[in-house]
Amino acid sequence: MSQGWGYGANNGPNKWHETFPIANGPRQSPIDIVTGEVQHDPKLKPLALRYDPSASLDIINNGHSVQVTFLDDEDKSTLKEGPITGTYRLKQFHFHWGASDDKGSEHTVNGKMYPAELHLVHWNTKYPNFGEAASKSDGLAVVGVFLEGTQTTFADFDPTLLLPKTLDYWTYDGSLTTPPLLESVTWIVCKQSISVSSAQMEKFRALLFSGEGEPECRMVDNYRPPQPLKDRKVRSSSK
Ligand SMILES: CCCSc1c(F)c(F)c(S(=O)(=O)NC)c(F)c1F
Ligand SMILES: [Zn+2]
Repeated sequence: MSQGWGYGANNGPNKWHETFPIANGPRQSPIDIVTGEVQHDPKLKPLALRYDPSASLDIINNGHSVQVTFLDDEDKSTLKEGPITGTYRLKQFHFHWGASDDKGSEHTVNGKMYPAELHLVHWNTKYPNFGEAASKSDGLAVVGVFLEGTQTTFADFDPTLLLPKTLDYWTYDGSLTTPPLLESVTWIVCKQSISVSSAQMEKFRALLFSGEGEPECRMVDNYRPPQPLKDRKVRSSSK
């Protein structure tokens, strides 16, 4: 992979292992969630999500996705309970999507892909900062939410408004889905999707991978396909 990682034929997910051998590790993400094989765990608690929109800092095209970054120097926007212990702080949220509505999500459910997937990235405050947490097996917790096509308005980036009405979830031990593919993520994938209009999907698809002065390359299909489950179980917060 001569240039940096990306989603093209020469630097995409099938090439990442050349620079990041952990790509073939034991707890890679995303995965296909096979609903007939998940285990309901009655000990799993409801998610305690508390987001403060005033903590949002900026929205950027980071070359791989569109990302909203949050101030994380205090417990303003946090995730507690659910499958985790302690307090995790919201660092950023971003999306993955497809060139058409038949693909785009990273996780799949019984092989079904959604048009897009929202990732709310949180880090464990038992560590001093995000960078330290990202290298620890219990360092990150990412809430994944599927986006499904329908007519709706798009919230003003208050992450709470981007969450589904019910927060039943699947959870498993996984990784970042982009390099460096660190195996430090407790995944929490919401069962219920949120609505997104085709006009909003077209706004995602109008973004560019390319920078100014470069040949235009639309930012689409910025998702990694499902990885082997290997020796892992997926637990469910509800029957
Ligand atoms: C060194 C990481 C920078 S923050 C970040 C990110 F930018 C990202 F894209 C994903 S992801 O793997 O794509 N989605 C879960 C993450 F998990 C992250 F934590
Ligand atoms: Zn992501």
